[in-house]
Amino acid sequence: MSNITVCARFRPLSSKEKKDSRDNICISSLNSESFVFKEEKEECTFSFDKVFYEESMQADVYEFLALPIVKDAVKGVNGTIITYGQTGAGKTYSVEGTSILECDEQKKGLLPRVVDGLFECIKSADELTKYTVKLSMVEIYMEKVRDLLDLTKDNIQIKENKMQEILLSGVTEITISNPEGALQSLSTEMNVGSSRSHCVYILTVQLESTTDKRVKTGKVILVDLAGSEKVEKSGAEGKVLEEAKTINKSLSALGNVINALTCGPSARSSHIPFRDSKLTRILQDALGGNSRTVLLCCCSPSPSNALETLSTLRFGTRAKHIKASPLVSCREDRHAKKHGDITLTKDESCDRILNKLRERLDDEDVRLLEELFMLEGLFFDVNSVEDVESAYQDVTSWTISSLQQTVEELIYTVEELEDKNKALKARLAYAERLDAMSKKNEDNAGVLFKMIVSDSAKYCNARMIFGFLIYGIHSNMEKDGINETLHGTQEEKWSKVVRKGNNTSKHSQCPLKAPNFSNLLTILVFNFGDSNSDTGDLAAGLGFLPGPPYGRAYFKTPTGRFCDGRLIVDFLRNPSSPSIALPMASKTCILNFLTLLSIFLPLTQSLQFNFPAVFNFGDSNSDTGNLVAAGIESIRPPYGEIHFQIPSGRYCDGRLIIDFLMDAMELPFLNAYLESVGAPNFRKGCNFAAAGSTILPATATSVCPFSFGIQVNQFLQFKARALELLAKGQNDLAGAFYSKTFDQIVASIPDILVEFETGIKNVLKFGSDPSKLDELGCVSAHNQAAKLFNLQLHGLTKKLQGQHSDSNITYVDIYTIKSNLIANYSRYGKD
Ligand SMILES: Nc1ncnc2c1ncn2[C@@H]1O[C@H](COP(=O)(O)OP(=O)(O)OP(=O)(O)O)[C@@H](O)[C@H]1O
Repeated sequence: MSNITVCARFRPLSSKEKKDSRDNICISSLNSESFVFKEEKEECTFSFDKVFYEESMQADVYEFLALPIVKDAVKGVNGTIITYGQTGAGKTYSVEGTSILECDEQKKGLLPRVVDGLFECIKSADELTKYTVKLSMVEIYMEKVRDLLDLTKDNIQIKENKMQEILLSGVTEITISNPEGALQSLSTEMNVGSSRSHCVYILTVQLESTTDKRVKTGKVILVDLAGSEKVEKSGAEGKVLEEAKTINKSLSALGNVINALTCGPSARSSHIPFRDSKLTRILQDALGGNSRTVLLCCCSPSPSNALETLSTLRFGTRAKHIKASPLVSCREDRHAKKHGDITLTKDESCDRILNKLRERLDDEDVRLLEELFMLEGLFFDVNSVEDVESAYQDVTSWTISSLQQTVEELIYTVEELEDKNKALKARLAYAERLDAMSKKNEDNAGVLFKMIVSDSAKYCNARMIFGFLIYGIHSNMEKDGINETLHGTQEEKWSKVVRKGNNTSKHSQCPLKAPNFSNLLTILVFNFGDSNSDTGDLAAGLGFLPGPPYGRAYFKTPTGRFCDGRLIVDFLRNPSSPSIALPMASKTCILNFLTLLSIFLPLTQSLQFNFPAVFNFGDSNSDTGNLVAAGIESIRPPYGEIHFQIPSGRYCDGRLIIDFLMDAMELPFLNAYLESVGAPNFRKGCNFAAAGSTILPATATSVCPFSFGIQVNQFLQFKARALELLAKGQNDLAGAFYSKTFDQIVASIPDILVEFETGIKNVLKFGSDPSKLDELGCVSAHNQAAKLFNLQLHGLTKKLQGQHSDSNITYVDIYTIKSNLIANYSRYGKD
């Protein structure tokens, strides 16, 4: 008994992975057998028979894991090499190289090397043996075994002979007399094989002794498994989805077989589910003990594939415990049998007759005869009935597992239907509420708007709601012109807007008679951020006010900022004339101001402040009034009273970073996009940031419906309208350009935010648990997530800057600045 040999192979990082992870990898080598796998939270050490790192050569892999098998094959011992791993992990590269036929010597894969090796061994073998090398190639595609050397044989049956060896009934075997011939035949597979199938290459070496006519066979089977696929990650659908599901199912069956084989002697004696898939049935010899077996676990070293790599490595570790016992495969040839004293059983006789017939008749005749024999009860299809007990076991376990699967699917379907039902009911209730309101001619726009926004995430997408708001605004503008300034509370403003916009038929006839946007054509600055520069959006939009003393010290009134005084952005007002900010600052703020000023001075001085207009996206860090303008909640005094004289819509008592930046650029403060109802001036830019917004689309639990994607859409709509006014027809090209760019940005962000989300959840969960806090009393996990986020955000900004040399993208690590403030507060004038 010997263990299965398990090796791990890490391919080099692909160029995309290199860019994404900035050359980071998730493993560090200990030696040629062990390495440390580093995952975000834990590190674990893996040991295999051999580890091939990124720089390893194809020849090293062949010599370690295939050469011993090749040497054994010419002695009549079977050997199997299986490559396992996620899609793109390097399985095909290991088996075939870059191409079977046209491949430089260094990159040649295991298969061509095995062919060469077999002929080398035969050349140097003794002369008393006659060797014949045969080649078969099949693929398992959608649970059918297809003969790659004869595509008409698309459902090859798997059988077992009396030596309990697995046979592929009727598979084409071509005899090859030299390596070149073998490679020529192998290369045909490249044209016909499906990329989503398991490929099985079988090289059979028949050894016939010239003295006693004894015949032995040794097989080398190479299995290039199809890669497992995360369907959610790849977004597969239709036929591709079916293929992926079938692949995953057969790989699960392989996992189950390995589990059953490694569960200790008692479990081993019970059922091993080889028959659950064609793959496991074909590998029955290799895994069950009739073969010397090597498993090559192919992995990507990229942190972005860490989970898949971990699962591959765990699979390999599990497989390591399988015991295999290779047997010399030996049978008497027919001459020997004629003269020998072995009595053949009925089945063996049938086999013998069929083999004879196979030589004389064509395949179809043999198949018909087989069918006839089976009908007559003369011949048993070993694939379906081996013995009553195991057949019964198989049927029972298959029935149980398929019933379990059906139950799971049913539960899932019920859950899905329940969710859909809930959503439909809610939608219906929502429609009824709207209907009731219109019937009663209830024109309370404040109530209506509140309802739409608060229900938005559940019933409609935010864009629809936004469309509604714009519609109201447009209609209003058409009727009254944009110069009308609506007075009163936010609720009253929206009331007017919605009332005027109630007739939807007007929409198409009411192009925006908008303010003069002539200065908006060149868009040079985009800002992204969060509560670090929110001047009031969250409070405005979501109806919760940070309690006193937020903002009192400096502005004497809450401004919507999440800060007692001003935010960093507030201090960026104008580095050359600090006196503008100083008179308003309290003693503490003055100290903060001076410190922060010195931090930002180089940054601000190096900026070229000649931007004609600024467009800002983000959340409460830079929201200058969008959520307030959305009318969900008005911010009560004293937010912003000191500086703005009225609540400014910012979550800050004073100004935000974005305000100071605007000041530094000698531009007016940015007006909130949704504030357009009050005829604000958009000539110098527009602010789309909304407090509480997320980069991922809003969900039922989101605080703010205006996620990043929506903000970008708002911007596109805004720009298209402005361009429409200036030069009809120009906006298509420009609009498409911006849309594409931001889609790409959005597509690259969700992965980063997974980290951040984990951090947030941890804060909510562990915020009060002292063991989860660091020495400063901050939640460690949250801070770790923030650092990770910033690190990757930094990478992303660098990447974007590289791709857009005509833009200036500035990354500010506010976390480090703030944590320094907290850690060293006494240095900054706090007791
Ligand atoms: N060791 C290696 N050295 C250099 N390039 C490699 C190596 N391993 C894989 N590659 C390259 O990585 C890419 C993906 O490899 P490959 O096609 O072998 O993956 P796979 O695991 O077979 O994927 P699938 O399951 O989708 O067939 C290919 O471009 C291949 O050339």
